[in-house]
Amino acid sequence: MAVQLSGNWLPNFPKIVGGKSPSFYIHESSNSHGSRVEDDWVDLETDLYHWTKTLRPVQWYPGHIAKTEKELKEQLKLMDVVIEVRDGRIPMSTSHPQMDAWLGNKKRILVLNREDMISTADRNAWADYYARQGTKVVFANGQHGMGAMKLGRLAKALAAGVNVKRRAKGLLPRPVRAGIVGYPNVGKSSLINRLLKRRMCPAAPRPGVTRVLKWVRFGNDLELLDSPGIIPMRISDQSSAIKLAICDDIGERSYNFPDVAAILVQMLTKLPSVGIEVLQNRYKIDADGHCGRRFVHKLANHLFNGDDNQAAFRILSDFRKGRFGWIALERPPK
Ligand SMILES: Nc1nc2c(ncn2[C@@H]2O[C@H](COP(=O)(O)OP(=O)(O)OP(=O)(O)O)[C@@H](O)[C@H]2O)c(=O)[nH]1
Repeated sequence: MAVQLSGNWLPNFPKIVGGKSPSFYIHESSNSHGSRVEDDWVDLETDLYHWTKTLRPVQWYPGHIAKTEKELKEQLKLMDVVIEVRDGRIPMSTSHPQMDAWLGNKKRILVLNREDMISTADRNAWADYYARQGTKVVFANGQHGMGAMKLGRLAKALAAGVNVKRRAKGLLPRPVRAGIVGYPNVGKSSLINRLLKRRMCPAAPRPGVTRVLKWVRFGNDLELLDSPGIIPMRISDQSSAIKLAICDDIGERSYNFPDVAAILVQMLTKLPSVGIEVLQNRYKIDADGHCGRRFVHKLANHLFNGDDNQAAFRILSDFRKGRFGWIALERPPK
């Protein structure tokens, strides 16, 4: 379906082609009384694919990441256990395609961080999914520290065999070494700082803050490696690239704010837990949200003297602050 744009005031926005009609989106099911209820989630992946394919590709690979990748591979030998941190709002898009190959059968803990930024339904869906796969997952909040102590305990428990072997050889025990890896800005350094209860690693609300690998000691029996965020040299899935941009997990120079905000508007419009009314009420404009670019431009005219960039920044920043509610942008594959 092509979204036709009309109105003299509109500049030449690209047509957003593809996707299903909005009316197909709400999955309905029957409750025990036979009445129809709305599911809380719709699958947006097909639409996202169509929406993003007309946009300029988003790529971000700053120089320090190649260096980090090389150093991480060297440090891997030293790690008894690897803690892979992902953004709980987009666990699939923050899963590095080469991670499995790098880690082989190394002991591994998966962390879905930013737990405070998703709904209980999102959390349950991911918890069930990983439970079905037999994957151990820890939900964490790097800002407030929830889950950090559990991570420390789990890492020590998983790698306990190291010191059993050392003792058997007559060697003294040594601290367990846990490497913390993951995409930029997912909260790796914050989790370490929370665990240590000290600001040992630089953490800030933008991707690419940690630039060097750094081992830090937690008590007598655990060492943690903080590492700069890694990301593939080429992001082949542009739906993922846009979600990384929406969630502020890649550098902002790599994307066009109005394009990314427009897609966010279209996604939010289709999610029953948000919907167009929430957007219209927040910004006091009456655009319908099925054409995100039109919505962004209308907001620009309404609040920012026609500046689309500022309007787009406002929408993205409102999403990141949870102004539309705390929601994940991905649910597990069925
Ligand atoms: N709301 C919320 N914010 C978080 C959470 N974890 C981290 N943050 C914030 O997210 C921002 C990024 O956190 P960092 O710890 O610097 O992320 P990083 O993965 O080390 O980032 P890089 O240096 O890019 O690799 C900081 O502003 C943190 O305060 C969380 O669970 N919830």
